[in-house]
This record gives sequence, structure tokens and C-alpha cells, in this order.
Amino acid sequence: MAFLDLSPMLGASGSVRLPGSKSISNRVLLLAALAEGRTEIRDLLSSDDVERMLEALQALGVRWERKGETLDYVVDGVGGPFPVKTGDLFLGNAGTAFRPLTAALALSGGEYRLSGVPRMHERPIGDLVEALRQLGADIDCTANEGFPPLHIRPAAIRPGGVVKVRGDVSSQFLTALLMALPLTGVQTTVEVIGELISKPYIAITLELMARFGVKVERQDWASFVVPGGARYRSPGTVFVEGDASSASYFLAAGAIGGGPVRVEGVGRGSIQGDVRFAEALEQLGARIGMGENWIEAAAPASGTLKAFDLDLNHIPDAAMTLAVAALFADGPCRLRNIASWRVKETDRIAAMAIELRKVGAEVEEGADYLRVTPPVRLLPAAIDTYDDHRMAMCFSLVSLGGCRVRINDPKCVNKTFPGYFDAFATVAQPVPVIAIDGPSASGKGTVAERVAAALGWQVLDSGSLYRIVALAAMRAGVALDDEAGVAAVAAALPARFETGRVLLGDDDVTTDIRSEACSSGASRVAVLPAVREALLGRQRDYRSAPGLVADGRDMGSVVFPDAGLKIFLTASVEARAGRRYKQLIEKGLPANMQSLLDDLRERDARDAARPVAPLMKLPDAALLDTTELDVEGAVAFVLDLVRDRGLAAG
Ligand SMILES: Nc1ncnc2c1ncn2[C@@H]1O[C@H](COP(=O)(O)OP(=O)(O)O)[C@@H](O)[C@H]1O
Ligand SMILES: Nc1ccn([C@@H]2O[C@H](COP(=O)(O)OP(=O)(O)O)[C@@H](O)[C@H]2O)c(=O)n1
Repeated sequence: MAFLDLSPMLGASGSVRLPGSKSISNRVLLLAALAEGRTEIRDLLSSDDVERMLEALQALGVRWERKGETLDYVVDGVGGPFPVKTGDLFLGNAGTAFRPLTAALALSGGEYRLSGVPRMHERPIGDLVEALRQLGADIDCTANEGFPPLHIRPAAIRPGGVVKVRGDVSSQFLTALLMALPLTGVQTTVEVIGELISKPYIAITLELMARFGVKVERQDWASFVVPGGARYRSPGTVFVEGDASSASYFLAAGAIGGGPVRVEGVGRGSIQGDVRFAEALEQLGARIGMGENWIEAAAPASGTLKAFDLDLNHIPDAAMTLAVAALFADGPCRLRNIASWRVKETDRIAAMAIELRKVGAEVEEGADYLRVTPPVRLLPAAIDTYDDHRMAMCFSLVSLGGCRVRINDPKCVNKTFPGYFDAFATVAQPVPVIAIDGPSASGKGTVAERVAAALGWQVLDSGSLYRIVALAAMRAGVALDDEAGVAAVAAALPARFETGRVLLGDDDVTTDIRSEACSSGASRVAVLPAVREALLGRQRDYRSAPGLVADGRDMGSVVFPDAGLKIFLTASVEARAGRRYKQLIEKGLPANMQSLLDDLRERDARDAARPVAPLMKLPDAALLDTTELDVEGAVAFVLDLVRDRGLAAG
């Protein structure tokens, strides 16, 4: 399965221009299609769900055009029901296309089939179908009653009077009915049965219908009168606001990762209910700023988000972001009144509980709530995303806890935000890494230690891990070419590094791993892919604030490909053999110049020739040849580059 590895982050700050709102994009497209006249739509969202709506409109006889490579579209409205009277529409997993089109087509007097991906066929639509049947519509649920796929046939529509629709499962049913009813030309009242959820989404619907000339009269949130003789008319140009739900990830990033992070495209003037996510964040202690067209969030003055207990019915989509923000709170958090999560792209309550547990949280799941107790320490995990864009986007925030996280199937963000991870990368700052790779005895370890000490960063001597694996395997009687056997040793390696000492279990092996047997053993086990794989996560876990200096053979190529600075450290083989000779003699270990030269050549050849993670100078690595340079000179070279690249704070 495809995945994306996010590095541990130091923090987040900066600014992001939001893609267009999905809710507004798909509503405006449908209204523009049904309206009289031509509508220019600016800044339309470019995503899978909007693609499905555009394809459907085209199939139904609506002419639209994209202006070159821009996000600006022109739609020629058909001024009433769709002109194409038969159609077979595939609508993916786009609820914002499926529900409103169902209503509009049921009142259009044609024969249509509507279907989607398997998950779409598990998402309820019965309450909408029921309401449309009250108007005389002929709709069959061809697989299971109450669920897509649907078969719509021409029918005698009897508008007028009162239509009842449930409001407590999905507010899209009411949205769909309201948007379609003007097609009948007869005044009709829609009465909501049960408590209407997600009211702000209905507010968007009413606002946009009004812009297209149809004013719905609302009594509380219980009854809606669609006027008779009303027709949609193009308002000319419509600007699509930035997506307020998408804003939530960046605002949360600012609140968790220091900030400030600013989103542009939504603000005080927004018609989207999800801008109220900012208020929720404020209750967690985040510092919020807001202008007409922007919102900004920064961490609380205390540095830590406050635990919360909130009714989130009004912001069901953005609320998912709070479930992940809860990982960073100072106590257990409760998200209440979120039952609608269960019928979204996936059962989001169940999915959220499973994935939050993977990173160490304790989660209690109820029919309509989640209780999240943050872990003492976040655990690295591979997050499943359930073909749900919001799961993927939410869990990117875990990286702000200084914890690496793998997002499986990251492309699911295409539903609403194809450029999400690029945008996240512009505000999130990874924990910096300096990768120093090079042949044996070139001075990598020495330079890495000194640079790390100068910067106050962590250090990883990856070669010693291969040495310990070789030693542990030899001690356990595992042959050094037994890939599965050595990988098992590597996976369970009880190794620890304490100041100046290397421990294998309780055994101090600091000197043992420097022996010739371990040197050559290390380079033999290092050719085994399963061994390298077994040590990968362990190496990456050394990356923690404020930064890491890592030395080895594949630090820049495999373990930390996103390292901010890569150095290829080398020296002539004679210089290196001479240094190693001196080093061994000083440690009181036996040494012979000729055999050292032979061993270095042999190991260099094996390290460079192996198919996995071979030793090589990467194109983006700086070359540092220390044949004629002392340690101080080499350290100064690296520190100069660190400064030039602005890698270290201060
Ligand atoms: N630029 C240099 N000039 C001279 N000696 C060096 C230089 N860099 C390292 N050394 C010495 O060479 C020896 C081997 O260095 P080490 O850091 O263990 O290499 P590596 O980690 O690449 O195997 C050490 O004794 C170290 O002090
Ligand atoms: N990142 C790394 C580090 C070491 N190694 C292997 O482990 C052996 C010992 O590494 P080391 O860095 O301790 O070796 P020296 O450079 O000290 O001789 C090397 O010869 C490599 O074969 C590796 O394959 N990848």
C-alpha cells in the first residue's frame, strides 16, 4: 500500500492559502446549472468530489467550461430541470453531489440511475428518498432500501403543502430538498422531524439559494418555506470561499506547534459554519486572530492546550481535528454530539478511536461521543485512513508532537484537498537532521560527535547498531548470512547507549564492538535487506528536538532522505588506515597496518557494491575530503554549512 512518512516536527508557523470550500463549490455548481443565465465561478475547489459533480452536470446537458488552467469556471444554466432525460451517473463517494442531484433529478421528469463507490452504497439516503416520495417521485433503491444505488423514473410530481424530512441523520437531505424544490414552481413547506443537526450547513444552503434569487423563509430550524414561482437566476459572478473545514488542520497546527499559522481564504466574513472551529480552539487556550478573509492561530501562552468537553454538533467535520488535538491537551477530553460521524466517508467515531489508540491514547467510544485521554508520550504508528480524506489530514498533526507518523493511502486527500501534504510541509518545520555518510575511518563519528556537541543536538552512530547486531548474532550462534535469523536478532536488539558506553542487555560491549571481528561482521550483516529494514525505525527514533547528527552509510539516502544537510565525508584509504591504526593502538587493541588497509578496501567495496543502501555520494551531499584536513577544520566546515542553511535556531 502507498504511504507517506511524516518526520517529527519541531513546530509550525507560516501562512497557507486555502483551496475552495467543497460545500460551497458543489452547491454553487448545481445552482448555477439550474439557474437562468451564465454564472462565472471563481476559485472553485479542484478535487475528486467536485470532479464528480462537474461530470454529472455535463452528462445532464449542462454546458460548463474551465478557463484555461485556472480555478475559474463558466456555467451556462439550463433555467429549470435538466434537459437530458436519461442518464447513468457515477458519483464516487461525493455526498455533496449524490444527495442534491438525487433531489433535483427526482423532480426533473426523467429516468436516471445514480451509483457510487461501495462506501457510498452504505451511506443512508432513505430519509431523502422518503421525502421525495411524498412529492410523488418514483425512486427505487435497487440494492437495499434506504441506500444507493438509486433508480429514478419519470413521475407525476405533486408539489405544494408540507413535506416532512428527518434532520437528525444528515443535514444534506434537507439541503438537497431545499435546493430542488424551486424546480416545481409551487410553494412548498419543508418540516424537519427530529433535531436538525449540522445547522451551519443549512445556513450555507440558504445563503447560496438567496444569492441565486430564491429566498427561503425559515422558522427556527424546524420549518422552511420555499416560495412559489421562484426561479434561480445567475448572480453573475460567485467567488468560492476557502474551505473552512480544511482550515482546521492548519489552525490546529498553529495551536499545537507554536504558530502563528495563518489561513487565507476564510475569515470573519465567511458563510461557513466551520469557521467556528476557531472558537473551539480558543476554548482550548489557543490564541486566535481573525480578519475579514483570514484566521490565525498560535499556541496558548502556557504552551499547552487545555482539556475540553464540547458539544460539536455545529462543526461535525472540523471537529475531527479536535479529536487529534486532544492528544496534546493537559487532560482527558470529550467530543460530544457527533453521531453523524458514523455515516460519513467511514464510521469516523470507530476509525478515530482505533487510530488514536495506535499513537498511545486511551479512547472511550460511545454512540455519539469520544473520550480521548492523551498519552504521556506519543508512539510512532502507521495510520490507516479508511478512504477518508479527513482521517489523513487530521493525523498529520501527530508529527507536531515530535513523533514520526506514517499515513497510509495519503492520496485519499484528493477528495477535497489534493495539495494538502505540500501545504502542510510549508508550515511544519521538521526536526533538523545532519546526515554524515562516508567510508570507514573517514572521521564521521568524530565529526558527528563534535558537531552535535556544538549545536546541543542528539547524535546517532548508526554503524554501532550494525556492529552490535553482528556481535549479538555471533553470541547467539546465528550465522552472519542467515538473513531471517540476523533480522530477528536486530528486531529484538536489547541495546542501549549511555554516556560513553554501549550496552547489550546488561553487558558493556563498548570495546568489543570495535574489534576487527565486529567491524567485518557489521559490514556482512549490513548487506542483508531484512536487517536494514529491522533497524530503520529504531534509527529514525533518534530524531528528536532540537536536532540530530547521524553518521553512517545511508543516513542521507535511506534513513533521513529529507535531512537538511548531507555531507559525504571521505579521505584517502591510506589516511584512513593510518587513523584507524592510531585509534586501535590508543585503545590498546591489536593492529596491523597492512591488514587494516586490506580490511578497509574490502569493506568499502562491499558497502559500495551492495544493492541495498549502497555507500555513495548523493548529488545533494556536500563533499568533505579530510585527507589534508584536521578534525577542527572538518567540524568548522560542517558548522559553516549549518549556519548558511539556517538549520539551527539562534
Ligand atoms: N579530519 C581528521 N583528521 C585527522 N584525523 C581524524 C580526522 N577525522 C577523524 N580523525 C580520527 O580518525 C579516527 C577515525 O575516525 P572515526 O570518527 O572513528 O571514523 P568513522 O566514524 O568514519 O569510522 C579517529 O581516531 C579520529 O580522531
Ligand atoms: N548507516 C550504516 C552504518 C554502517 N553500516 C555498516 O556497518 C559497518 C560498520 O559501520 P561503522 O560506521 O561503525 O564503521 P567504521 O566506519 O567505523 O569502520 C560498515 O562497514 C557498514 O557496512 C551500514 O551499512 N550503514
